[in-house]
Amino acid sequence: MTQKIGLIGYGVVAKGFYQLLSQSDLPAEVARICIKNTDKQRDIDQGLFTTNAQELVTDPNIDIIVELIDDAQASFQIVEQALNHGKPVITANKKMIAENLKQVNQWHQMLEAPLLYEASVAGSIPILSTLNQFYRHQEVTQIRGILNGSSNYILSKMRLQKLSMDEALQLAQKNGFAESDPSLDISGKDALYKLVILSYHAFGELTTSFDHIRLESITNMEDQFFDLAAQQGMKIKSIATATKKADKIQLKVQPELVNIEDPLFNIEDENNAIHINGASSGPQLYTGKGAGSHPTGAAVMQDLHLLLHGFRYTIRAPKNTAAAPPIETI
Ligand SMILES: NC(=O)C1=CN([C@@H]2O[C@H](COP(=O)(O)OP(=O)(O)OC[C@H]3O[C@@H](n4cnc5c(N)ncnc54)[C@H](OP(=O)(O)O)[C@@H]3O)[C@@H](O)[C@H]2O)C=CC1
Ligand SMILES: N[C@@H](CC=O)C(=O)O
Repeated sequence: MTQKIGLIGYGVVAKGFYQLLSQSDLPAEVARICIKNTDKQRDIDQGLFTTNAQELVTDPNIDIIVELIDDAQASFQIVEQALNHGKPVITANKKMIAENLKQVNQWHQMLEAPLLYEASVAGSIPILSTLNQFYRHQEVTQIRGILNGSSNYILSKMRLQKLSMDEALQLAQKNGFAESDPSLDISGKDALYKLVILSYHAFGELTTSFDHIRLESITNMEDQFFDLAAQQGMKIKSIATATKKADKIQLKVQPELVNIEDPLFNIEDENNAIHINGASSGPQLYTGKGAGSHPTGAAVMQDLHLLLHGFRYTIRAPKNTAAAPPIETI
């Protein structure tokens, strides 16, 4: 039977998902869409839209909620209500997931309705399902990657086309890569949210405070830095790293100099990459578009496919079940 979807949001990612679903043979269709602003022109049937998320969450005819909005607080409320109503939920909201990891972990443990969020980390790269399936039976010792498409795009444009940071950011916004609050991209906070989610899935780490994690923005990049790096055969990249050392997980996000031997050296523009060290498989590199309408919509499509096939995340036993101490910095 065709599953009815309540879609929350109709922005960059939601439109990408809507278009991909319309072209697919998945037995699912969007029945209603909740948005915020009634004065915006929409490119599809106006009759689908409402501004009342409750209508979708409580509607017995809606089977699945796909939440793709840019407001983490509203996202939390909608996701919680939908799960409590027994509706499976797909979301892309990394801020909401990372800032509420303890609650998310309880949802995974206690609720019948599954919650999937592949699109929240590294756009089109199916990394969470890979961690949950391929890496399920081996220890992961390190994850190192480029997790923010906008900042990588900005660094590429500044280095290759000599654009200013503002010019490059405007292009990232025009392409739908940047967050509504782009300071999240520039500061490294968006990459940190993704690293926290990866760390939860790779190590069972329940990060509840970000205070002591090393976080450095790309704000202070100047032309001469790129030139100096190039003279040494290096590039500057914003790198997120989670390392397991003696059962402690160390997290950091910072601009780093990388050389040609580094697997992240050639990752340009809005592409992301995740380099994983698995105890059995050895190192592996996953790359692909980290932002944008259809690439991210494709990750939402994968979640929908997995949901329809009964998939849910299996989280490694979290080490920190009570109020977790801040993660140690490097
Ligand atoms: N852009 C990207 O490449 C990626 C984005 N994400 C994440 O996906 C989510 C959506 O991002 P994106 O599509 O870029 O955002 P956009 O700004 O393009 O769209 C946001 C949408 O959310 C709607 N909205 C905001 N608040 C509410 C609310 N309270 N109730 C109902 N609707 C609301 C807006 O409504 P209205 O149209 O009326 O303004 C709009 O349709 C974010 O969590 C983002 O971090 C994840 C991966 C990649
Ligand atoms: N703003 C984010 C969008 C995807 O998560 C990014 O640039 O990576």
